[in-house]
Amino acid sequence: MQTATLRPPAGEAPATVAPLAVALDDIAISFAIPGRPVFKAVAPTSLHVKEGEFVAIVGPTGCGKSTLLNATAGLLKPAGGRVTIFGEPLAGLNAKAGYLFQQDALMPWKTALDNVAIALEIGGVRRADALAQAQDWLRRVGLARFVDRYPHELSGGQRKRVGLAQVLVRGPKILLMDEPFGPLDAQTRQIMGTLLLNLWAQDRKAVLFVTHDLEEAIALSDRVVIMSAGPEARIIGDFPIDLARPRDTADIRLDPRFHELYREIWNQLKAEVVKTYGEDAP
Ligand SMILES: Nc1ncnc2c1ncn2[C@@H]1O[C@H](COP(=O)(O)OP(=O)(O)OP(=O)(O)O)[C@@H](O)[C@H]1O
Repeated sequence: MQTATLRPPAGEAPATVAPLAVALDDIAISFAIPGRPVFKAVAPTSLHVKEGEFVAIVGPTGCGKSTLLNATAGLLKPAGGRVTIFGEPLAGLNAKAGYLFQQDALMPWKTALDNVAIALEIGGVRRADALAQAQDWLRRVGLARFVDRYPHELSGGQRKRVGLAQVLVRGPKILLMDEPFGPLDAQTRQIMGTLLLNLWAQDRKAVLFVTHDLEEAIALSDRVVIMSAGPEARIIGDFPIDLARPRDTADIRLDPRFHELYREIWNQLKAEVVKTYGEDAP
């Protein structure tokens, strides 16, 4: 594993710098479409995420946000560039990452408890241990009283909580989230955002969070990166979010600094969104 060392001040031992959780370097991603020229979705672009850092990716629809996440998960092999995870080149699936999608991935014939436990059992954990850990995670996401419910007996927000427990129970060091709260109403999204931040504060994972919602991105993140309109999309903006933590994702939207950040980032994002919809877009 490669680690960097910083030159220390005279008389001090060199400090070892932890490897980045995720390093995408000059990543290019293309899709072969039968009978058509190769579609170059993502142009060579780079993104670095430190251990414990929360980074949101925003950009116009179809620009390549999910594609970048899929490359980080090892579900897609880039046509060019390097994906490095905690200092090691990624080969195959990213075993250090947990992936939460917009759509529920719950099995309708299993209870909430079994849906979470199965995530461990398929990895070889004994059923009794898996159930105990699943129970604990369902409590941590606020579902202690709902462990015996089937997915159709839960609300959309509750199903999301089960999905979160299902991913977190496996202890990933990296969390990849693709519009995870997309289908939920605005209030439930904010509640889920605050829950996510509370869990993250207890055990800071590197998070890559894709969203269309710039307010959500600012409320949650340490950094918001912007992708340009595709094809050949790339990262064109990287904004540090200097809002204090802990944050309540509803209250933080009232902070004057939140509004300044929103204006600054939207100025750049708007130009890309307009490109996607054409010059006549409202
Ligand atoms: N398997 C595929 N084959 C061909 N083209 C693809 C494939 N997957 C994605 N694309 C194209 O790559 C581009 C990026 O897609 P992607 O899903 O990453 O965008 P996105 O930014 O996540 O979009 P949205 O915000 O609408 O979810 C799009 O133009 C899409 O049509």
